[in-house]
Amino acid sequence: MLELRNVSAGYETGLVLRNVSLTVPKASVVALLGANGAGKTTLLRVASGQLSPVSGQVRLGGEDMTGKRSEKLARRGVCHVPEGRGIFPSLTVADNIRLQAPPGVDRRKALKQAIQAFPRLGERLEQRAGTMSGGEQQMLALARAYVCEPQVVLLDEVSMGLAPKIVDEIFVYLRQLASTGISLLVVEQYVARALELADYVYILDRGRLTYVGEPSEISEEAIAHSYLGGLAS
Ligand SMILES: Nc1ncnc2c1ncn2[C@@H]1O[C@H](COP(=O)(O)OP(=O)(O)OP(=O)(O)O)[C@@H](O)[C@H]1O
Repeated sequence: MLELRNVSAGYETGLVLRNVSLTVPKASVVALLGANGAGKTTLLRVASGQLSPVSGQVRLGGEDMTGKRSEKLARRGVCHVPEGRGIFPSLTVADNIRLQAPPGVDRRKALKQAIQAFPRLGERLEQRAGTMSGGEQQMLALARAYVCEPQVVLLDEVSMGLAPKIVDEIFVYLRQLASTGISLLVVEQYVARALELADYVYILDRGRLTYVGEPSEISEEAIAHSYLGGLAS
């Protein structure tokens, strides 16, 4: 349903992704792994329309969406939970949730959905988001995935910097989300957990895909090589 076809993309400093093709099928979880700087965040930015590729295509449900703005992709069901959470720390939890709801989605309903998914947020609606714990802030960021009524959610290192117990909780939410038939594209530093969740794995090494397959087929050597390869460069 979400497809990147032969995508090359980067910044004024140079190309980052080179001829990358990746598919997130309906109702599946895809894990995107790779060393720091491999281009994972850049790939998610292309997939959500924040960055236009230099060449190649972004397709959604078979339709060419290349160069379309992120708002348009969001309206079509692409929900991006960015690295660094993307929440507004000085606003209340309730206002953050209302802002997460894209145009056309009822804000009261959004609030209800978020609280249903994360009861802890319901207890803190009037608290400023920036004063919550890291785990609670991450839950607020993840609430976006419930509020936006997405078809596919792009998750950029959502367990970053959190205590193992909270990471466990976050993975329970991701599993729940996936079980509702929503597709996930997950960039994750916890490789073992990502592999447990995923139906398909892609490994990116310095902007090129070096592995595509199912988690059961991947060797630890292949993973280690891609990470060490990236670090050694
Ligand atoms: N806005 C930008 N302008 C210029 N270069 C950028 C920009 N964002 C990222 N880069 C560069 O693009 C390359 C890939 O970065 P990206 O953030 O996509 O990697 P990543 O795999 O997500 O890394 P990490 O795991 O460290 O988050 C890096 O060399 C980075 O410095």
